Amino acid sequence: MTDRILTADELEAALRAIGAERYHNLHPFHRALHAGLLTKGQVQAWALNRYYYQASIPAKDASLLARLPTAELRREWRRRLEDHDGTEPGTGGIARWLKLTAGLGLDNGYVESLDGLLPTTRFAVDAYVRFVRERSILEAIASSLTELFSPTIISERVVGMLGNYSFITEETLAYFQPRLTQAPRDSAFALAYVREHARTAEQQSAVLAALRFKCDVLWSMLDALDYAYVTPGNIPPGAFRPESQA
Ligand SMILES: O=C(O)c1cc(C(=O)O)c2c(n1)C(=O)C(=O)c1cc(C(=O)O)[nH]c1-2
Repeated sequence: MTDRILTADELEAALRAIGAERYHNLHPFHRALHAGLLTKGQVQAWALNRYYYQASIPAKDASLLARLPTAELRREWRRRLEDHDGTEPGTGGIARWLKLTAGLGLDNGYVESLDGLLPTTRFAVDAYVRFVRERSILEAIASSLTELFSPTIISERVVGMLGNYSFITEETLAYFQPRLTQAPRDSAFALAYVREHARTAEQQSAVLAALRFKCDVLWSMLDALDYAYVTPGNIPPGAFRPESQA
C-alpha cells in the first residue's frame, strides 16, 4: 500500500522501479535464451508456449475495449487488436509469431492446437485475460504497462538470438521489428492514462499491484519453461517433447 498520494512523477517512478526489479528480462531462462545457451528444442518450447500469450492478447484487449467509455479510448485500444489480428489473413502479430514457430520447424496446426502447451502457461495467460476482464479499467490498462520495458528486452533478444543460434534468421524474428514502434506508442498512451486517472492512494496502490501481477504472469511462464525443459524428466504429460517435433 502507498500510504500517501503520490505525484504523477512519483507514481511513474514507482511503476518503473517494479519493472527494474521484476520484469522477465531478469529471468534465468530468458538470459539463457538470449545468450545462446539453449538447444533448438528448448527454443521451440519457448516459442510454442509464448504463442498462447500472443494469441490471447487480442481476447484480453477486446474485453477491455468493450468496457471503454469513449470513442477516443476505443479508437486507441482498437489499434492493438489490428496489430495482433491483422486486417486480413496472414497479417498481424499472431501470423508473424507463427512464422517464428514455423521457422523453428514446428507445424502451424500443432502450435495453434495448443496441444503441447505447458499447464502453467495456460494458467498464467488465462489469469491475465481474466484479470483484465474483471478488474477496473484503470487496473486493466495498468497491467499492460510491462510494455514500457519490452523494447529493451526485444532488442537484446534479437541481437542475442541472431548472433548465437545458427537456426535463427532475421526472417524468423520478423515478429519483433514492428513491436519496437508499437510497444512504445501503446505504453506511452497507457502510462499517460494511468498518470492522469490514478489519483487516490487506493487507486495508486491498485495500479502498482496490477503491474506486479503482470510481471508475475510473465515470470511464471518462464518458470514453467525452466522447470519443464531444463532438467531432464520434468516435461508434464502431454506437453511438447522436443525430440518428437525437432
Ligand atoms: O517479447 C516480450 O518480452 C514481450 C513482452 C510483453 C509484455 O511485457 O507484456 C509483450 C510482448 N512481448 C508482445 O509482443 C506483445 O504483443 C504484448 C502485448 C502485451 C500486453 O500486455 O498487452 N504485452 C506484450
